[in-house]
This record gives sequence, structure tokens and C-alpha cells, in this order.
Amino acid sequence: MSKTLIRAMILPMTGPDDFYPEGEIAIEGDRILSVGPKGSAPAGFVPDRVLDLPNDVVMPGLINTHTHAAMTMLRSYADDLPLMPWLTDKVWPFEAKMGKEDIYWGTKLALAEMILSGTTSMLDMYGDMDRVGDAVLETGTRAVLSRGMIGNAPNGEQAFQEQIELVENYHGAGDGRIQVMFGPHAPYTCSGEFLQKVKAEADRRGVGIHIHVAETLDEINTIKEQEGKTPVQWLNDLGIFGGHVVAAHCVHLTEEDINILAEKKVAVAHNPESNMKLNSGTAPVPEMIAKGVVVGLGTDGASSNNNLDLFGEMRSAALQQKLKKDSTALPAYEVLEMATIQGAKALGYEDIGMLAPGYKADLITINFDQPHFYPRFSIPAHLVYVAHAGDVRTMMVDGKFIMEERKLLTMDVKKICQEVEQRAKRIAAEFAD
Ligand SMILES: CSC[C@H]1O[C@@H](n2cnc3c(O)ncnc32)[C@H](O)[C@@H]1O
Ligand SMILES: [Zn+2]
Repeated sequence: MSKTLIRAMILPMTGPDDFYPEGEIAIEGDRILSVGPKGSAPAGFVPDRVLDLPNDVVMPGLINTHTHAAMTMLRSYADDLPLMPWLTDKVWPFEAKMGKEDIYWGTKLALAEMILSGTTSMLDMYGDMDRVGDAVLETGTRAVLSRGMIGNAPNGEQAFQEQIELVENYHGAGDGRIQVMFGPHAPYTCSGEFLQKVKAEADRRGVGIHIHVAETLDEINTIKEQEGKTPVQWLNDLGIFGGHVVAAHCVHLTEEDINILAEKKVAVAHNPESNMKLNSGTAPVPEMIAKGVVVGLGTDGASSNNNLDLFGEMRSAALQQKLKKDSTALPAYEVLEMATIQGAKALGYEDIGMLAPGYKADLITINFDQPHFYPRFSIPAHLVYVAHAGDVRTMMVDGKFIMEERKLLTMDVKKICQEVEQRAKRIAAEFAD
């Protein structure tokens, strides 16, 4: 079993007062053995590798709780539109022309960008998720995969079958680095009957559900017209809540909706930049947290963002709430929790999101020896308001280094960029007049 010792500043995310300015973290195999001040590694721990990074901050890898990785293929292809015209006029026609290999390469590009910006885990929703799984397995990151199912589409049934195959073939793959959830797309694209069928099958197989919920006022009005209640109340009455559910967005909620999410332990994936870009609105994040809802952070896809950088997302999450409410809303440490430990809980993990003995060794180091990090008054504030993707130096997932000195150790980035450029442009050319 490999043994690694990292000496650095450590922000373990185990509590707001926990920080080791001169710390060390001992890793054995895929797990953390000890975290503490200099000299705290157990006596007799003889590392095969020591990483001395006194000016780096080590923290848990960031967790993206809602994305569509392969949508890097559509980055800056469809901008400045509200949700429904964006989907129906631009995104869905483009996606209809994407094949399995386009999805594979688009996902590889997303993973490269995520690693370079500190993200070790994602919850993804898309088609051809077997190839997404392959990309994740090769790359070495962690992911929860859901087959996006538009129940009302002609291929809704086929998508459901592919979802079942995804559970059978990928749930637990890569020594548990891959997990699977069911991915019914949204209340406005799936019937109540379809959603109940999904819930029954997900329960039968012991996996959760990942779904877009209450993203826009349009959605609220549509569901209220059709069902006479809000999307959250409708999903609750259908019996969809109660097990492991991640609801992406939850922008437009009544007080009763928030109570339901809290009572049924529905986790929320908050996507502030996508919500701003599509003019969907501002989610009531402090209100949800105050009621005990687990809220993680997501980027959504690279077409509604247009990047997958969770450092930018943390800053946006904090600033958006301050603009909407007041400057005390969503302080830095709380935002960091959303991107780490709360994100882990949302995805159903009990052993990632913190640096603590027995936890998986999923971590990043951030180079703090740069002008924008001085003076060092507050490490959490620096990470949320100052740091950017380019500051991430090192990444370890499951005890294995996958990036060092910003060099990706498991992927050929140049090849990936070339593949995506050619594939995306080829599809876009089919729409040219
Ligand atoms: C059927 S696979 C997933 C599906 O979701 C689409 N999508 C991407 N972003 C959003 C969003 O913010 N709201 C709703 N749907 C979204 C994506 O393009 C895929 O078609
Ligand atoms: Zn989405």
C-alpha cells in the first residue's frame, strides 16, 4: 500500500475553527490516516513519498453536485437566451446529433477542466452514460452518474432501459469511484406515471434520483396549471421523495416547499451562475440551510455557465445572496461547506468532503504563494473571494495523484481539445445556413 505524507497548511473542513498553519496529512492507500500539526503522523509511519508544500493550502477536493459534463461540446454555442428557447431551439437540436464518442470526448474535456479547477467528484446527468463512466474510470476522478430521461420524449422508454443497464454495469465500478442514480429530467418533461415508475425501480435497486426541480417561473406556472400545485408539492404527492433525492436548482420555492424538502431530506444542488445566466432567479439558499436542507454547489453544464469552475461558483453563490438579501448572508465558510462536506452528503457519501482519519484521500492543494493571497487574514475568505481555478496545484483522488504542478497525469489534454474542437464544429456546421 502506498504511503504519502503532505506537509502544508491544512483546512480540513471539519469545523470553522480547524486550521493547521503548519500541518501534515498522512495517507495510506486510498484513505487518510491522520491530519494535524507538524509531527502528528503516527510513530512508525514511513512514507514512500513526502510532499513539502509549506505555502499551499490542502483542502478536500471540490464536489460538483449538478452538471452535464459532455455539454462542454456546446460551450459558447447557445448564449443569452432564457431556459426553454435555449433548450428547444439550440441545445436539444445540437444534442440530437451528438453520438456516443462525442459524449465521451466532451466528458474528457470536462474532466480535464474540473481537475484543473479542483473538482474531484461530480454528479452528472446526460445520455450515453456508459461512455461518461469510461471517461471517469480512465481519468481517476469520482462520479455519480445518472441517465437523463425525458419521459415524454419518443425515446423515454429506451432511456429508462439504458438507465437500468447503467446501474447494472457501472454502479460501484472503479473500486466504488462510480455510483449511479436515476435521472428523470424534470417535472415538465416527465409524466407522473413515468416518475413513479422511475421511483419504484430506483428503490428496487437501492439507488437515488437526480432531477431538475423548480428552476424557472415558467416551470412553476406549467405544473400549477397541469397539477394545481407546485413542482415540489407534486413530486412529494407522487411519492418521489423519501429516499435519496438530489433536486437541482430549487430556485422558486414556497415556505411549504422548503418544509417538504427539509422533512423528506431532499438534497439541493444550487447552481448560481446557470440561474443568473438563464435569468432563472436566485434560490433561497440561506432559508433552505436554516431549515436543515443539505445544499451543495453545482455548475450545471458548460452551455449555461460557461465553465465548470467551482471556485468561480463559490464566489458567485456568496455574492448573489448578498445582493439579494444582505451582506451577512452566506459567509465564506458556509460556501466552502457547500462545495465540500455538504456536497458529499448530497451525493450520499459518508467518507469524502472532509480531511479526517478514515476518510478517502480526495484532496487538492492551492498555491498561496502568489500576490493575490497576501496578507493572509482569512484562509476561507481567500478561497471563496480570491482564489481561482489556476491556483490549484495538486489533486489526489482515492489516494492517487492525478495532477501535480498543474500537469494532468492521466490524460492527454492536447488530444482532447483537438477532438472536441473538431467534433463540436462538425455538428454546428450541420446547422449553418
Ligand atoms: C436528458 S439529459 C439532460 C438534459 O438536461 C439538459 N439541461 C442542461 N441544463 C439544463 C437546465 O438548466 N435545465 C434543464 N435542462 C437542462 C441538457 O441539455 C440535456 O438535454
Ligand atoms: Zn442541469
